[in-house]
Amino acid sequence: MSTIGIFGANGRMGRALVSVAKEQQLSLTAATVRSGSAVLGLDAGELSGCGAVGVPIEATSANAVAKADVWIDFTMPEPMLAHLQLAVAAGKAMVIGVTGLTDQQYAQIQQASQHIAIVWAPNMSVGVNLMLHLAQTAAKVMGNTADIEIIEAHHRFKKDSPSGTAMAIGASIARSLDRDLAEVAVYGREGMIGERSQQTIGFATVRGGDIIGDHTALFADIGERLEISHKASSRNTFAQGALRAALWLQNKQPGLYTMQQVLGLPQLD
Ligand SMILES: NC(=O)C1=CN([C@@H]2O[C@H](COP(=O)(O)OP(=O)(O)OC[C@H]3O[C@@H](n4cnc5c(N)ncnc54)[C@H](OP(=O)(O)O)[C@@H]3O)[C@@H](O)[C@H]2O)C=CC1
Ligand SMILES: O=C(O)C1=N[C@H](C(=O)O)C[C@H](O)C1
Repeated sequence: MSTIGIFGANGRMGRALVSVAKEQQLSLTAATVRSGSAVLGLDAGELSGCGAVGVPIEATSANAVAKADVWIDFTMPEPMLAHLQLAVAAGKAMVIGVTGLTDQQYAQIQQASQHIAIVWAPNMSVGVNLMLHLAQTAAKVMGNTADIEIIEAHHRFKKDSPSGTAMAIGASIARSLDRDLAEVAVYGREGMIGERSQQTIGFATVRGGDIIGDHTALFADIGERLEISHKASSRNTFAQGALRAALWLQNKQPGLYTMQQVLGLPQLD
């Protein structure tokens, strides 16, 4: 079984990953945070609230990266790219869940995947990855007459908007309808904006409290509407998906893999 390392072990997702790795008796061998962090030296399990796991929190470094076969990153775009360089230099596989990437940052992941095996996905849950298929089916059946809106809600601490998942839902739908998302996306509305164009795909963002992550794809026609909704009730769901991806990566050739592949779902259109 691959040994697992976690970058950003003190984040909301970092702590969930440590806790689920312990619950699943996986081989967690390293957990890192930025240098100077107040949590350096603590046991990663004590920090995450699940009890000791025997892995001390250390500063991210080439030396630390050598301690695990596959690394999981749910930090932020810039630190993630620095971690990616360390993983490439050490020949370690990576699971990346970071969202809010620019096209250029995503291109750096693609480039790194020529050297190491990487799973990147904006949402590691089974339900959302199934939802991407359901949304494509709905788009093919209803998308030429219904108005399509994607609504997402997250906790007050989230930094990027719309969520990476909302963008992935929008991109999947647009691909099914042969539309260019960059041309048809509408991000929020205000003022005398006129009637809605049917070709557009709207995005609405809600931020508040401790909402873990809700997504709805709405297909609104005259006389009926279809809503496909997913609601995450625990971050452990995302952590379970990421750990499943980490184990799946064992012995994989360099390349950029998707959660559809990890979960054995058909590839999206
Ligand atoms: N793909 C998926 O299924 C999911 C993706 N996400 C995504 O994961 C990411 C993290 O989310 P979440 O856990 O809620 O965020 P948090 O803010 O809780 O965690 C982010 C972590 O990144 C670390 N970090 C930030 N800046 C730096 C830096 N410059 N150098 C080193 N470390 C840094 C923070 O360290 P410190 O503690 O020292 O501040 C923190 O531990 C987001 O992009 C989010 O959208 C979230 C859930 C599911
Ligand atoms: O920041 C979060 O919390 C989440 N981010 C991901 C996203 O941007 O889609 C996934 C999940 O909804 C939680």
